[in-house]
Amino acid sequence: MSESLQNARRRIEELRTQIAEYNYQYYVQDAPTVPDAQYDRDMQELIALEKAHPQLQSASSPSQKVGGQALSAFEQVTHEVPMLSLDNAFDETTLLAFEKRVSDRLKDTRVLHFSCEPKLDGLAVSILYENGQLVRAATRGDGQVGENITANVRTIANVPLSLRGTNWPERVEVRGEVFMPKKGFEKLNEQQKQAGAKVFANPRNAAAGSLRQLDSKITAKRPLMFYAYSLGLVSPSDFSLPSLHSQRLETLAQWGIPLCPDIDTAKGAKGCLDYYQLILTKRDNLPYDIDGVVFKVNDIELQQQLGFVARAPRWAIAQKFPAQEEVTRLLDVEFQVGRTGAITPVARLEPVFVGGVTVSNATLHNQDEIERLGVKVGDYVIIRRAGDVIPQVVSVVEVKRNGAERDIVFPSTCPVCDSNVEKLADEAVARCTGGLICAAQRKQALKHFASRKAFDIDGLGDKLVEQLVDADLVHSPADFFTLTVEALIGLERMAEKSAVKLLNALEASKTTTLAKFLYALGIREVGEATAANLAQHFTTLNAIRSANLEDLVAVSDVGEIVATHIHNFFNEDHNIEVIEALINVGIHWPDIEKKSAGESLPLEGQTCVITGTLSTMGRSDAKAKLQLLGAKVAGSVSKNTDFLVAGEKAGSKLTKAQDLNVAVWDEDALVAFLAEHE
Ligand SMILES: NC(=O)c1ccc[n+]([C@@H]2O[C@H](COP(=O)([O-])OP(=O)(O)OC[C@H]3O[C@@H](n4cnc5c(N)ncnc54)[C@H](O)[C@@H]3O)[C@@H](O)[C@H]2O)c1
Ligand SMILES: [Zn+2]
Repeated sequence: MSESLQNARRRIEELRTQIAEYNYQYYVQDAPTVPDAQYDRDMQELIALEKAHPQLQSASSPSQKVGGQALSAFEQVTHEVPMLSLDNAFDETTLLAFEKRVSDRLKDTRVLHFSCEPKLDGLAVSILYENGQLVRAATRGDGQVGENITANVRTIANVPLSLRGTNWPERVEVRGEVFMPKKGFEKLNEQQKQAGAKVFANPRNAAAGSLRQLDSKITAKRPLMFYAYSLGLVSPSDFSLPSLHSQRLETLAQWGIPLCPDIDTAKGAKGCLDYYQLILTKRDNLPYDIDGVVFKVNDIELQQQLGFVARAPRWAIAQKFPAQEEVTRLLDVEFQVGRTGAITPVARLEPVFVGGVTVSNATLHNQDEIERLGVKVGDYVIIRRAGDVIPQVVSVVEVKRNGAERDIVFPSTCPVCDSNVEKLADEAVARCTGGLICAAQRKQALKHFASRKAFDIDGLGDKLVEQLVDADLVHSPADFFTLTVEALIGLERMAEKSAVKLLNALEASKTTTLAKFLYALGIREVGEATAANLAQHFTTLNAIRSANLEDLVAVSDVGEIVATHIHNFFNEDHNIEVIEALINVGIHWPDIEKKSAGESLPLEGQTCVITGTLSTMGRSDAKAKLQLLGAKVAGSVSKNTDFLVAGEKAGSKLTKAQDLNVAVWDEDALVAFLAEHE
């Protein structure tokens, strides 16, 4: 045996063993270990080697068989008409070669007509109807013997249990794909995550795992759907059916069988390529996952002349889309700090072509996700990039581990500003507590500081804040107050007049209130109302700074989480420096008179609802002001509502309030009440 033949034999053996293992994981365990793209490459390599060395061909090679195997846990079903697989095309040339092969074999030069169908990514199912009633459903299995999954298929909402009309064969087998629509898949995974149960890698897996359940009650809860794409057994065999495949699909539709709405017909390989392009552009917006399109010679008589090879019909081909999942190596993990301080682990990858682009980063979301995936630095991972969605790490290829992989360590301090990282027990996201001093959060924090409900600095909008930060003029809020006319007029579109105006506005804003000051600091989850409650409760900044958690939760509206945020904020030296710098540039506020214990707020114990558009203030303003006066602000009107504030264009809430005889305040009444109690 020549050396090259020996090498080919060795490689063929290797590939056959490998593919058999992939098949087992994919078809039997419903848990693939490699992306389809890797599987397809190995399979194509095997096919090419076997073609080049015909003496090494074997009927037991995975290239000659329909993958899959019936689980013994299910009753077995022998298919009267075998359920085959499809040949694959990965490019235009292969598709043109397919057309030529078909024409040559038919010895017919006329243009061929094709049925064009999205290749749904689920699993093939055969459903048998006898006298119009669903009597049996089976998986494809190895093509000859499948699994009896009747009870499970009966739970799929769009599978009819009986056929419509009366004009159907006595026994007829409908074949099609059971799949899980994208939305349902996302929802299911969300539920699984929450329940701490297994998360499915992709919709195909979820569909297979859901359908091959021994308990059909579980299947019933899964959002599965079925679309038919062909007929299997028809008995009596002389039952009159249309002569074109596309018309037969129409017949199925008349019997009440669901079809994929994106099926079409085309003339010649050229028409097929147009269809391919069309579906490719629609792919991301389709409600179901597809991995390509299928072209079938439309004339049934021609199909019969063409016949089959071992594992697939000669009259059909699946043209695959570019893979959305690929395998690559995770080289490192970096931690990015977002505008709000959220710390996101980002996987640095060995660049890989997936979803039509070269990907070298993928998000790992948060620590929980890293733990769920069990991923380590150095691992081979499956990356998914579908549409414009940020690339995701789907799973780890554990069989490729060599022991040199390292655990991913989450930083305890911010990689940008070195402040402590805060992660609350019931939150997935870890955050930098650096707030005002963290460069990553600076722009956001400064915009918030200058905003209307905070320091309310006239002329200091978001754009200008960005300019000031980019020009290195402002790093922390106190820097606003040391700006000079000279520095400002160096900025684009800033004339002396507006610079002077801005400095005046800054000067005026130095007189503020403790509530506004607290709000401006941008402490997490401390909104206007909470800031006001804190000010009212503690009356001085020092008292708030030295408050412990217990003191803080005593404030109305402050729960444990908010208390923790406040406490952590004031425990950060950087933040104290920011506060002191502000006081040093002259920020001040009037003392607060503490309400005596007996004195109650004017709206204490009252519940109100706000609806419609207010012209003098926003709804959130009104809400905060009413809360400060002691009112509870609810979202809907009920018999417990004391009064409704109704602005312009108030709708159903107003009607309901009137029905329930609830007092209604118009905007004037609200403004008057607020003025009276200022
Ligand atoms: N990742 C892995 O480990 C792994 C392992 C095995 C198989 N696979 C994937 O599965 C493929 C092989 O599986 P296969 O044998 O089921 O072949 P296939 O998926 O390439 O094609 C045949 C199947 O297509 C489906 N199909 C969808 N729409 C159809 C339509 N309109 N008309 C006809 N059939 C339609 C049917 O289920 C049919 O059985 C591989 O190419 C690979 O992508 C992956
Ligand atoms: Zn930081």
